Amino acid sequence: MLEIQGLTKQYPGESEPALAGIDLTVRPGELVAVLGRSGAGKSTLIRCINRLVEPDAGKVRWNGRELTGVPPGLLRERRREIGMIFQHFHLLPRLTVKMNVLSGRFAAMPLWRPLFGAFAPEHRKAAGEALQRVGLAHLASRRVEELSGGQRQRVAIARVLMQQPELLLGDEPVSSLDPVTADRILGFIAELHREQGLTVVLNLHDVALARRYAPRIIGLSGGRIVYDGPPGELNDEALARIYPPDQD
Ligand SMILES: Nc1ncnc2c1ncn2[C@@H]1O[C@H](COP(=O)(O)OP(=O)(O)OP(=O)(O)O)[C@@H](O)[C@H]1O
Repeated sequence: MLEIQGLTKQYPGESEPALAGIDLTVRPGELVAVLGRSGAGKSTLIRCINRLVEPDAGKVRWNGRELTGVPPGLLRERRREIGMIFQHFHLLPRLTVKMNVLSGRFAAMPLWRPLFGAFAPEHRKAAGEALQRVGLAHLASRRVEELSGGQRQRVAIARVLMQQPELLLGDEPVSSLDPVTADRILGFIAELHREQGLTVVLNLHDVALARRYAPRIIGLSGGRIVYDGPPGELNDEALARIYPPDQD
């Protein structure tokens, strides 16, 4: 279970907080989409969960263990159950697909091993299986820079699978993909969520995609939750709260 209490973040030099006290509980096995206008605080929320962005105040707990306020060593250990995918994939483009996927195990092994390519046979086997799972086994030896955006995101998902996460965070994971590919990638994430009981929290720009794949939608505006419910209740009034018109 993901428990967020009073999460607050104001970036230096900004007049308004990016997060103005978020309280949110995500139950195990839920798939949640976070919607909101540009600047609503979606990325900040996702990134504060695993402290890629350091919140100013509030608590984040994953499976009963605190992520906020713990020292870096302990944070690294607790983050192992939390995978993350990004809009721009965060892969190593000059390395092969397989090396990128294997790098998903970096967190759990001594630093010298990946440096010397000394991956254990079971990790190589797991990488092969993860690539199979995302349908890219045939591209294992290709360099990532030779792949399309959709293929790159599938590599990033395979890398995250190596980590065997229980929670998957996605910071606009389909925003740089064309609509058809975005739909496929989200369908794929939803499948993993169903098959493996993965808890998923993604921020999305596309209301239709959120409606299609997320049984629970969180709407953010001005760093506050202004909607929390199923897609079926996301009516015009709720949408107007999530996407308020400009004041000028
Ligand atoms: N590194 C930063 N430094 C200063 N201000 C920031 C920084 N990152 C975000 N902000 C500000 O915090 C607020 C929330 O930004 P955030 O990126 O979380 O919103 P978002 O909903 O993810 O937007 P988008 O959909 O455009 O990515 C915005 O006002 C933004 O300008």
